[in-house]
Amino acid sequence: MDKPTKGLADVVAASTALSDIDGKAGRLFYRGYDIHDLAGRATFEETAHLLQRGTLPNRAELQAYGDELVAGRELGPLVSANVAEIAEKQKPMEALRSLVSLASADDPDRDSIEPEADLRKAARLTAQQPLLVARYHAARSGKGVPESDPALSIAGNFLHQVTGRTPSPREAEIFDACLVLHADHTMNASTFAARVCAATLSDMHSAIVAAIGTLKGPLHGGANEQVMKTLESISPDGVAQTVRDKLAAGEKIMGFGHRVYKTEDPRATHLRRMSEELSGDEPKFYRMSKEMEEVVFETKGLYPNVDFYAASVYHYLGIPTDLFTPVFSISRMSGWTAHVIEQHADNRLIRPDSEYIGERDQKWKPIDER
Ligand SMILES: CC(=O)SCCNC(=O)CCNC(=O)[C@H](O)C(C)(C)COP(=O)(O)OP(=O)(O)OC[C@H]1O[C@@H](n2cnc3c(N)ncnc32)[C@H](O)[C@@H]1OP(=O)(O)O
Ligand SMILES: O=C([O-])CC(=O)C(=O)O
Repeated sequence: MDKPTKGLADVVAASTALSDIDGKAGRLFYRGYDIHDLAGRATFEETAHLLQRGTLPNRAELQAYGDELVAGRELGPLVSANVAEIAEKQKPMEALRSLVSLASADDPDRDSIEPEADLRKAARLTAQQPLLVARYHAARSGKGVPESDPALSIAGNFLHQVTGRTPSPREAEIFDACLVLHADHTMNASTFAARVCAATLSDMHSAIVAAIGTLKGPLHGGANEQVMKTLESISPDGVAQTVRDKLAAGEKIMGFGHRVYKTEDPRATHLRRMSEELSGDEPKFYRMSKEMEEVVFETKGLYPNVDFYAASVYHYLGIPTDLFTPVFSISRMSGWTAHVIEQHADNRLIRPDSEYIGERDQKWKPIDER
């Protein structure tokens, strides 16, 4: 039997037409479109259509899909009845895991895995996720959520609902591009989790719950929140020393390193620029991030990943730090759901093997002899 590859590094676990990475060149493509061509040009709604429905939409398609997304901006009775108690007891990613699970009971397509049902659920989940985050945040803050504005995009409406103020057009544009940049990323851990679940012919909500639980960890989506906490915990004069000390102590610096990219993550290029642009009157976190980047590269040769500059960008946009990973899930919902659709369309159970390393030939002893 073959030795397992720890962490399944370089193991091809699925075929996909959704996204592709060239880790050496630092390039990312969604259905053949370079991320550099999409970011800042395609809206998140167009990107979600590309992933879930296969093409960049024409005007009529975008109108129809956009209408579906706006109609999906509502929460069912079970979710609405429980959001306050969940907000009291659970942290944001735990809460989202619970709320998405409850949302399946409110969904008219429930556990159907028919292709049309999957498409409808993909749109509804994409529309609901920002609202779930906003409702959660409002419930724990003891405030109401501003009404959804159908004239606003997913990005603009989310910023409006979470910060309580209408974002400037440029802020909405930047946040929209952030959602585009985070939408899909080949066989990352949360997408893999979703596909494993979907491959048992389980339903889309179950697969998404698995994905949310997987995104939550600090080695994956949870890193963006940790980056902000690191920036907030260091004095601006002590960046280089703190980073060197942490590395010398064998600690990982959150927001750096990547399983696939051996050079700069192309998403980080955009996020760095956005962070600089938004840093205006509060340059501290952008400057500290730049310095951290330089020291980590000098000391360890590691590049920032998508989570690194996303942290200061979200901070500058007024998003509370513990909602950074939920924001990631708002975007990645478009990719996860597209992967579930793809998995259901051409399925085989995902069931790898394992290498047994435990005891053998144990002799049974009755309980009193153990
Ligand atoms: C959206 C995303 O999921 S992007 C990733 C978000 N996660 C993070 O930012 C957390 C920090 N980064 C990491 O933990 C890793 O780089 C991962 C999880 C992203 C990739 O992990 P792997 O491919 O398994 O690499 P692994 O953790 O084995 O690291 C390889 C080597 O680089 C070092 N390394 C990797 N990342 C870092 C880091 N951020 N800080 C310090 N050292 C690091 C490891 O210590 C290891 O060194 P060693 O060979 O001397 O033991
Ligand atoms: O691909 C990965 O392993 C992690 C990542 O960058 C992502 O999910 O966006």
